Amino acid sequence: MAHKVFIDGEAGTTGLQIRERLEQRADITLVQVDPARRKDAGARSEALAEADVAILCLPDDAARETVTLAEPHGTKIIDASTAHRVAEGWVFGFAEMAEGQREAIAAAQYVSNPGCWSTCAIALIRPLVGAGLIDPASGPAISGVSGYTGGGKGMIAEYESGETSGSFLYAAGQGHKHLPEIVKHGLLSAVPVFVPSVGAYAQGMAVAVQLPAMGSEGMAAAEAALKAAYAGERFVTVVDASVHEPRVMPQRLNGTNALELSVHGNPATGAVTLIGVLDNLGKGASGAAVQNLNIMLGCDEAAGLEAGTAAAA
Ligand SMILES: NC(=O)C1=CN([C@@H]2O[C@H](COP(=O)(O)OP(=O)(O)OC[C@H]3O[C@@H](n4cnc5c(N)ncnc54)[C@H](OP(=O)(O)O)[C@@H]3O)[C@@H](O)[C@H]2O)C=CC1
Ligand SMILES: CC(=O)N[C@@H](CCC(=O)OP(=O)(O)O)C(=O)O
Repeated sequence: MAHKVFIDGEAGTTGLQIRERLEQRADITLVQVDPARRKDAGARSEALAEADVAILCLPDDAARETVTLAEPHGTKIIDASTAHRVAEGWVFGFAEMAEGQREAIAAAQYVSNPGCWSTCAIALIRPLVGAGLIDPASGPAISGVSGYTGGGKGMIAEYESGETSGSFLYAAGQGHKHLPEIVKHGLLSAVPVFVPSVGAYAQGMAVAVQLPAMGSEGMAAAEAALKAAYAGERFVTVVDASVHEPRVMPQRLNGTNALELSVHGNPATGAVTLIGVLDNLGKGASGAAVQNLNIMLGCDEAAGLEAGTAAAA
């Protein structure tokens, strides 16, 4: 019998992309609410009662409300919002992050989908902290660029209407909402310095972690640690720096659920840059949610998902 899945926030940027990935699947039946009642607690409760799993693609407050509405029904939840990423009782939905994470997701009632920036940052930082190559108290510097779809319907409307046309830095005040999950799941004790940016294009993300004094031995060790951490993974791969030089193209993995990691640097100065590239709407949001759903339902983890480009394979 098909698994019943309710996407709360189905008309939003993340929700639509999840629906596209699920609607062709014979093993899944989508539970839907009348669009006119999509914000109505009663209509959402009925859908939650019918569904085996609900995927929340909502602002944080609405996601918290849905979790409360779902409680009496025992519906499993995958929350794409920021609301539960460091919350007790929630499993962080990044299967490749650590040994046993996939099994924890499979057994979970509540799974929190990681943020797009934090997926890259954690993927790069955590194995290097584990290998003793990043001091957890050092607060590494993180920067990056995202397409404007990362800002949801509001930011898409700004760009499509012409109200905003250029690129910009933001969160320079060091209060970005992904910092708590980067600290917790990156195994850091100090908060990193993080300055993200939005580029004047729709989709795709590149993130850089900067380590000023790692040296060439450190570079080789960093690459080895990343390769060991993601050995055998289909969606998270370590690629040669030459793949991303001289230009790191944030749109390279659009339409896929892939995350590519690479280690760049200058042996003469010892300065190293770790790079992560993904589709902010793929492994950064909707692709990751579908991967988590597959794990929770015991399906093929890659069902409905594209891996990386030929170069990434
Ligand atoms: N875009 C991205 O790259 C990523 C987004 N996320 C997270 O996913 C979540 C959704 O983001 P995104 O898809 O970008 O946002 P959007 O703004 O594109 O979509 C949000 C959707 O939620 C609906 N909604 C708002 N309030 C309610 C409510 N009370 N009840 C039911 N539906 C409601 C909105 O409806 P309406 O349009 O009618 O207002 C809209 O369709 C957010 O928490 C975001 O932080 C996570 C990773 C990446
Ligand atoms: C470009 C842009 O604005 N991006 C969003 C993050 C998108 C994302 O990862 O989503 P969550 O909101 O669920 O964490 C931001 O930086 O706030």
